[in-house]
Amino acid sequence: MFADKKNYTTLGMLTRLWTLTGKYRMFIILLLFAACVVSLIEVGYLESIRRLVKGATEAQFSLLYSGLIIGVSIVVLRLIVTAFMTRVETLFQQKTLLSVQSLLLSSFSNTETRDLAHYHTGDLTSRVWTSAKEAQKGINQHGIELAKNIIQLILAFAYFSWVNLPLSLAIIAFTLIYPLVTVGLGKRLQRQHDQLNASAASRDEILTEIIQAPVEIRSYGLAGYVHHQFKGRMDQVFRYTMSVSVLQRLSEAAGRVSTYGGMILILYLGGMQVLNGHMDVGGLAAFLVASSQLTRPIESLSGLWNDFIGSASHASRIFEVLDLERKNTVANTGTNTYVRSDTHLGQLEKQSKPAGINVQHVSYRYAEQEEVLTDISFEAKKGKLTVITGPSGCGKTTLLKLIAGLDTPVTGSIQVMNQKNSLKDMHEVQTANVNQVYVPQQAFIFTGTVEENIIFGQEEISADQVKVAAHMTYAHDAIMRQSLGYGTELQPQGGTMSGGELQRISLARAMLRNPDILLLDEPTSSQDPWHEQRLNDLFARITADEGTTVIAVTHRLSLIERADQVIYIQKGRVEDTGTHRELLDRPNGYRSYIAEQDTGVEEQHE
Ligand SMILES: Nc1ncnc2c1ncn2[C@@H]1O[C@H](COP(=O)(O)OP(=O)(O)OP(=O)(O)O)[C@@H](O)[C@H]1O
Repeated sequence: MFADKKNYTTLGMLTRLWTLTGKYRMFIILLLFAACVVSLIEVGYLESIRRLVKGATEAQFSLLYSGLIIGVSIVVLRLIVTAFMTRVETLFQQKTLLSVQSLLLSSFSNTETRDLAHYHTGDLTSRVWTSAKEAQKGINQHGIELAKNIIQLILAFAYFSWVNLPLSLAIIAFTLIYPLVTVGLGKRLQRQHDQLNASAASRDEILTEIIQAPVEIRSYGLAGYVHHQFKGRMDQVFRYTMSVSVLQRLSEAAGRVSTYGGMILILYLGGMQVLNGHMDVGGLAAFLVASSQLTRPIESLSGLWNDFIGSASHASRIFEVLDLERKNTVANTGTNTYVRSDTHLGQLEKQSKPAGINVQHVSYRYAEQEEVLTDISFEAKKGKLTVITGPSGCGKTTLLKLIAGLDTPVTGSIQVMNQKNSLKDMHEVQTANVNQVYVPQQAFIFTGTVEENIIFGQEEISADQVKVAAHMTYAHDAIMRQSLGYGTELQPQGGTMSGGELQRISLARAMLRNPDILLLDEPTSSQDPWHEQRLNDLFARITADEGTTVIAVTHRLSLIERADQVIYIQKGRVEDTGTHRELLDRPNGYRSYIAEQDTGVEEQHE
């Protein structure tokens, strides 16, 4: 199920984030260097203020002029350095963000489907987008800000100590009250941040559903209902946003108290020094005006803590997903020895095709639930059509996904056999360049043209090859009926093509890859009888002529009858194995299962 949520501290979280994007340390060095320059400039700014105020109060024109020249130079320098820093910061932000997002995306593709199935698309999207961005800010924005403030504080303290050490110590001691107050609010703030992120994810979930199902919403008259649901989630987000804002404002207010309190303290202590003749009025005025350069870094250091807490909360959402992948590499004892490749059409020699698949004592369960597959064993021979059938919910799709390597068996093994039809040479098996394709029941269509959907990321594929594949699966005519033929744009919901047509497009995508092993989940479920028979012919042809090993999950009698071997599953166990004819003659419940399929078909036709 979900990855165990590790109890990282805020700093632990940020450290882990830092190690993820460590290859961009060069940017950090540049930014730290720029932060040092900015801090030095700030000291020049202090000196400019001191000269201007002292010059004015003591009527010293030379001080006024020099203060002005220093001030103008500082402003120009500051502009240049700020422009440089902004560029480097933006670049750094982009690079590290992309790096974390790529990690997350690769984690999605390496995480077993059962684990990802617990997450909503909207939630995962917000983790890749919002959380990755906000978490990254912890390092490349707040982290830099932290370093900048520390350097600034050290330099400002050195400068003020030179001007007036006792007053500087007093003001620092007073300002330190602020972080002590705000750190107390930190834990509460972190909890509120976590809840805010969770409620924002739940809002994104419903938003995705509303956008994905406009037809269903209209046809069921659900506009009011979904609006109500959406509003409910928005209200929840609003409540947590409010709590977070209030807590943040509270700590900011504490900062303001310390600023004003600090000024009063300076005026009081400084006034005493003036009366005792240790300081002149001009010096005190200058100290007061410039003192914010000392107190501001301390305040913003504590404010930064709140920002770190926010980033850490987002970082935990990222790590939760990244840990799913890591968890999977250690959780299962079962094995699956496919090595998949991006082999192109025609590149594979026929004789290199693996000899088949051996499923041995496979058991599987989803998370803590009961076993859905128990001790499944069978062999799918090379160049043969194996059909897996059985009542709804018996575990057919689960088994096919295990064979496809999308999940790993809890126990048992699934192995590709080598040419000698033997499993002895495991090294040979494991390094075999197996070209295997899994076609899910629901055609996956992405935004792009029909041609792009068939090519599906392969390189160096010609338009003719795409057409050959579409002809093979009887998708060509339907494609040509579209306004732009193969150039017609499709959407994830399909656009203007029917469910059956999209299914044939997704099968054409598989054919284009000329697979050694073809795994099909209900490949004809959306087809009319004519297309169903043509596709059945195709599956039989590619097994006999091309030597492709086909394993299909189906309830359709027309495909079951053509199978070289039928694996009949009941309640997660192999009840019997043989040809359709053989199974019908045995006392295994298969005959009544098939009779029910027939009745179902007849009822549908009535
Ligand atoms: N992601 C999941 N998490 C938990 N349980 C699941 C998950 N997917 C499937 N199951 C359960 O596993 C069992 C087998 O499901 P599976 O989809 O493999 O059955 P099936 O034989 O393919 O069914 P059908 O013919 O209806 O498609 C079912 O009881 C189902 O509820």
